[in-house]
Amino acid sequence: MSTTTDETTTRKAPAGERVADWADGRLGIYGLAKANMRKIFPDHWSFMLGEVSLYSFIIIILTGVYLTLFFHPSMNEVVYHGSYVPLQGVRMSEAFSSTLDISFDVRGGLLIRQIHHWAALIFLAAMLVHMMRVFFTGAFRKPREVNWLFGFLLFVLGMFTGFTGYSLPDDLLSGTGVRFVQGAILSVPIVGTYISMFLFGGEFPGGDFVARFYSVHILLLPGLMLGLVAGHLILVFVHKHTQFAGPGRTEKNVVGMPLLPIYMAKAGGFFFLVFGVISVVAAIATINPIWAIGPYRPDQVSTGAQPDWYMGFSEGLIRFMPGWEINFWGHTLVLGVFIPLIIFPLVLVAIAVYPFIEAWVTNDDREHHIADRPRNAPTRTAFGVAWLSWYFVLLVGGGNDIWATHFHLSINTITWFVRVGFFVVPVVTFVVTKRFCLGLQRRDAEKVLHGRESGLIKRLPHGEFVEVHTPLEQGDLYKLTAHEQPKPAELGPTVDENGVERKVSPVEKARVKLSKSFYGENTQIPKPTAEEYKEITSGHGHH
Ligand code: HEM
Ligand code: HEM
Repeated sequence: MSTTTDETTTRKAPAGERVADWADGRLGIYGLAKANMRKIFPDHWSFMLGEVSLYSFIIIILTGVYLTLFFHPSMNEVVYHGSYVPLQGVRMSEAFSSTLDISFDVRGGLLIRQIHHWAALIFLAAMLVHMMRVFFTGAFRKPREVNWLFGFLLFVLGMFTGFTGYSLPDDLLSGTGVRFVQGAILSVPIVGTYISMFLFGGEFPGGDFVARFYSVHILLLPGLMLGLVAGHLILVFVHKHTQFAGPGRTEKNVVGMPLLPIYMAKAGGFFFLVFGVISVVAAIATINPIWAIGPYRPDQVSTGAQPDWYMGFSEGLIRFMPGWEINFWGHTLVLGVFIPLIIFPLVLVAIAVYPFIEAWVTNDDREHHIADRPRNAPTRTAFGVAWLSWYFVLLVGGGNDIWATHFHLSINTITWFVRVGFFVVPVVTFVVTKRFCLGLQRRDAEKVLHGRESGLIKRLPHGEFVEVHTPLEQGDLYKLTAHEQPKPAELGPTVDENGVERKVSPVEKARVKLSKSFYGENTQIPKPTAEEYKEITSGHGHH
């Protein structure tokens, strides 16, 4: 007769369990999974933007691998004999001809090419919007500054990966773009010509650049990006995700859904959704029809030549610049190109260093895990919107010909608009955004004290009409009042107790000034105090 003990000792574990045991014995997965499977993720729609970046990146890699199977990264000249009749017999590089083959002769080739290209555009857009979400909510503050830098590098590398990919087919449009970059490199004093010779292996375009860009595009940059994405996600895990203020949420806990099964199921579904949407867009909207553009020839330029959107701002910088040229010690300096070339990295570096500048200005060394509502940090929000508006003005400048032809405007008017807008638009958007934020803060304070307007009008016995206000729930009251309202830094006494004058460095003065612009007058509408709230809700207050 078998007993219960016998049963357990003789029972054979199901196959799945045995595989899991086998793997666990060798990889220690169980411990790792047990520690992290129930990790909590807070929920908010804006936290999905990082996910869109991640999924579009995966889609790019998957489709990129397929393209490598058919793309020939060579500038050898061939005569085209593929199935696209209008280009039959035309001389072109192997790169161009193999991209035509991908488009017309490889099964599914055109769709995959279009998915790759659309995913690249969406990837960079998702990164920009994700970055702005992190910016506007202050999620870059301690301890996430390093992760912000990882993200920043991903954004910059993504731009260059996109640019190198765009250049691979060696069509007239992308060749014009490469020529543009080479022109910018040539404007660098002393070393410009050497860098150009080194990059292109001699005179432009030479016979090497497609092969070189290819290694950079499919190996070097994506490899770096993969490492950075892994590091980025590990840091999100280690720091835990920020959350918005709410009942029960503190700087020390995270309220949300467990990673497994809920978050994983949602994330998995979302991946297919992103893939589906990109595929539908790629299936119905043509992108980069290189057959209509033709192969690259250095002696030709196509009209309406445009880079992909993420490079547009750098193109804008050059297009709106006056064509200044000076002679310096017998050398020609092309300032019209060189100055934009200097501003280009500065625009990017401003993003990278922002968290450090803000921490310095606000003298804030504390950890922050509760995300800010943008309105409660008006100076930061206004700065972000000003940066975006400036970026947009430059994008308009980069596409000045397209704006001119589509909206029947003069190209000179657009160029002048961009020249003036470059200086004026960010200032105007800064001021307007700050006013908006203060208005919203005022509205929050009103809501806390007087509740929501219900739209119901009541007539009092003595004839007065009043609108009924519904008091907010406790949770909402908390959300609207949880934020801090720090005081700006002060210079302190400039004379010590013995009457000796203390030297105040200009750096300290600048910091106090900036701190006032962050937290000083006109940046915060005082939160209602508990006394005010009691006074009003106890019926003594005036509605
Ligand atoms: C390949 C590109 C990127 C991928 C795949 C990626 C992915 C993610 C994911 C999945 C999250 C968690 C969910 C979320 O908050 O959206 C996240 C958080 C974060 N990302 Fe990215 N990201 C990328 C680029 C960037 C960029 C360009 C920046 C900023 C310059 C950035 C800064 C951050 C920061 C600071 C967090 C933590 C936010 C928090 O805890 O609230 N990331 N990222
Ligand atoms: C962030 C990463 C990437 C971005 C932003 C990106 C972007 C692009 C773009 C815009 C093109 C031009 C497509 C066109 O013809 O219209 C391209 C071409 C190409 N990409 Fe990528 N790509 C990335 C990663 C990769 C990876 C990882 C691989 C391979 C493993 C790859 C392989 C290719 C190949 C072979 C081409 C040339 C074929 C063609 O133009 O259709 N890409 N890429």
